[in-house]
Order: sequence, then C-alpha cells, then structure tokens
Amino acid sequence: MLNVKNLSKSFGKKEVLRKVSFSLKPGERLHIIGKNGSGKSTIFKIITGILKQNSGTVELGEQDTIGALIENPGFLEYESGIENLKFLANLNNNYNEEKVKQLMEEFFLDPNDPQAVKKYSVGMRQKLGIIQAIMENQNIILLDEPTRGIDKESIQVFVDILTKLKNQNRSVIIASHDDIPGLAYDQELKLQDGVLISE
Ligand SMILES: Nc1ncnc2c1ncn2[C@@H]1O[C@H](COP(=O)(O)OP(=O)(O)OP(=O)(O)O)[C@@H](O)[C@H]1O
Repeated sequence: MLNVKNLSKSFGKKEVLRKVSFSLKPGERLHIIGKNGSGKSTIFKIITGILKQNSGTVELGEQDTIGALIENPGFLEYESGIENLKFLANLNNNYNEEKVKQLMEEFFLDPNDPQAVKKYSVGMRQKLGIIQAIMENQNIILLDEPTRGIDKESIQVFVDILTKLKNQNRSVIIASHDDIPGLAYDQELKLQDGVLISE
C-alpha cells in the first residue's frame, strides 16, 4: 500500500509538483502521464527517498519493498548482464539465479551471453533495468518510461510480465509520456504545470 499525500516540490523558484496525491492498493496499476520535464521522475525520486519533498507525505506499508527503474539505469559497464543482476540482488542478499535467468530469457536476453553491458543497445539496457526492478519480488514497482528503446516483440513480453505481477498482487506505477500498446491501468493521473490532474 502506497499513500502519497499533498506532495509539493520546487527546485529553487521552479515549482515541479504541487499537492500531488494518490494511493495505490496491492495489485493496482497506475499510469502517470506527462510531457518531458513535467515531474514524473521527481515523484519517483521522492518515493524512493533520493530527493526530499518540500511538503507532503509518502507512506508505505511495513512489509513493502520498492523496485525502481528511473532515468537511464546505471550498470557495471564491463560486466555481463547476468553479473550485473547478480551484483545488484546480492547487495540485498537476495539473488535467485533461476528467477533471474528466467526473466532474462523471457526478454530474449541470453543469460550466458558474456558480452559486457557497455556493448548493450538502449533496449537491452532497459530490459536489464526492468528485470532488476522486479527480480527480488519487490511489491511496489516504479517504472519510468520502461519501454523506451524496446522492440515490439519485447513490449508484448513486458505487458505479459505486468499481467503476472498483477496476479501476484504486486503494484506498479508506470510514468510515460504516451500509452504503451496493450496495457490497461486501474488509475491514470495526468501531470500538467506542476499539478497532477486526476482523470
Ligand atoms: N536536481 C534538480 N535540480 C534542478 N531542477 C531539476 C532537478 N531535477 C529535475 N529538475 C527539473 O524539474 C523538472 C521535472 O523534472 P523530471 O525529471 O521530474 O521530469 P520528467 O517528467 O521525469 O521528465 P522526463 O520525461 O524528461 O524524464 C524539469 O524541469 C527538470 O529540469
């Protein structure tokens, strides 16, 4: 359960968020729509604690764990895809090799590919970013423009994975400037001029 109440944030004189509120129940999928620079990443950064809001509150349940893909995900550039995922999951002592391999294969990434992430395409990096946000069974998942650079076939895989997450009662917030084909939402929120407009 995620409860965001009256979140406001300015950078200097620039107001980015004004009294943004929403709440997300288990299994719900929320779409935050807004143009570039409308404050989508800022909301995610506040929820994850990277940025501090000027006012307002973010409440999470005691058992909640957050997975997030925000902006361009950073990886160990000279390591392979699976080594990166292993490294990230191991930080939380939470590496499940079988699960990680399965997710990579679903996204048409070869877990045995020794290629360094440095050589990955934008779409391949994005897929690793999505996998790291869900591979530890996180139950509140924040995805910023998740399908950027991803081919049509893999977008369908992404939509299928989101269906599974929903069936597992895991909540997802997707921020994007447009719709993702084949994906339906429980809630949609539009950001405009620092204000989130509930539809
Ligand atoms: N650390 C910062 N310092 C100053 N201004 C910032 C900072 N972070 C974001 N901004 C500004 O706040 C506004 C909202 O940025 P944010 O990254 O949240 O937008 P966004 O909706 O995620 O955009 P995009 O779709 O381009 O990622 C932008 O005008 C941006 O320039």
